[in-house]
Amino acid sequence: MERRIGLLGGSFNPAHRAHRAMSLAAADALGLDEVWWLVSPGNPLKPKQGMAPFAARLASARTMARRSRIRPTDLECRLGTVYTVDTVRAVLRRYPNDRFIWLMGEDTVAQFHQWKDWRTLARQLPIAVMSRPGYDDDARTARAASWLRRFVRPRSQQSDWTRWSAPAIIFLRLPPDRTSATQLRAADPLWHERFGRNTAAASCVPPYARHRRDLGRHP
Ligand SMILES: Nc1ncnc2c1ncn2[C@@H]1O[C@H](COP(=O)(O)OP(=O)(O)OP(=O)(O)O)[C@@H](O)[C@H]1O
Ligand SMILES: O=C(O)c1ccc[n+]([C@@H]2O[C@H](COP(=O)([O-])O)[C@@H](O)[C@H]2O)c1
Repeated sequence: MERRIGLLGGSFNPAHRAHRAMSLAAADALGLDEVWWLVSPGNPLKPKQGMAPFAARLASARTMARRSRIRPTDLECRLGTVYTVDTVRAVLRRYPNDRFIWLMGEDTVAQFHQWKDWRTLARQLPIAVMSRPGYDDDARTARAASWLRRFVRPRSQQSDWTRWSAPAIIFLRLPPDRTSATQLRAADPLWHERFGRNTAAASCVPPYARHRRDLGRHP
């Protein structure tokens, strides 16, 4: 049976309650069966300094997603991808029977024009932008926004997204949550030492990528 799946990419450095709350609220709004958190091996636009080890970030995501429709995944490590356009291309190929929508917070829209082949990405699957307090102006004035604007769908159609042909973008209004990983790191700079220890999470280094074909129904 076709599943409706939201993809939320992130550094998750660490995962926090807003990731969970926004994912579940977006899942309700869009009628999603699952939300896959794609824990990034390394955001190409973020400095490596201050980025906790992949294993700790994945472990924090697993803890935060417990007992929910959210599936934290190391898919990008297994695929060997860091650019979203490449990840999405591979996901669509490997899961042809499911429907996918890209989720991102409003703050991310401001940088979207710097992503590799962002227009190609927008043509691959619909995009749902999750409101984030303090970032609505940034999203409105973002460089990518003027191109994306013509593809905006009204919120009254949000549950019909599987019928849209991409590019299509919807701005979801979700209960606001100001939590950020930056704020959490400032309060607890060594958080990853707790998560990094005693974890079975894989580290994102070769030869791990050798197992990339073995993805299964749940990544
Ligand atoms: N409070 C929030 N409200 C809405 N979206 C959010 C929120 N926090 C994170 N997101 C979204 O979740 C995705 C992953 O976010 P990320 O892991 O970078 O967390 P972050 O809190 O933004 O981290 P940092 O402060 O380190 O930049 C991004 O699309 C981001 O916009
Ligand atoms: O594809 C790109 O060029 C690209 C550039 C910057 C960020 N991204 C993706 O954006 C998502 C959010 O990243 P972050 O670090 O803001 O949580 C994550 O999946 C990154 O891989 C993707």
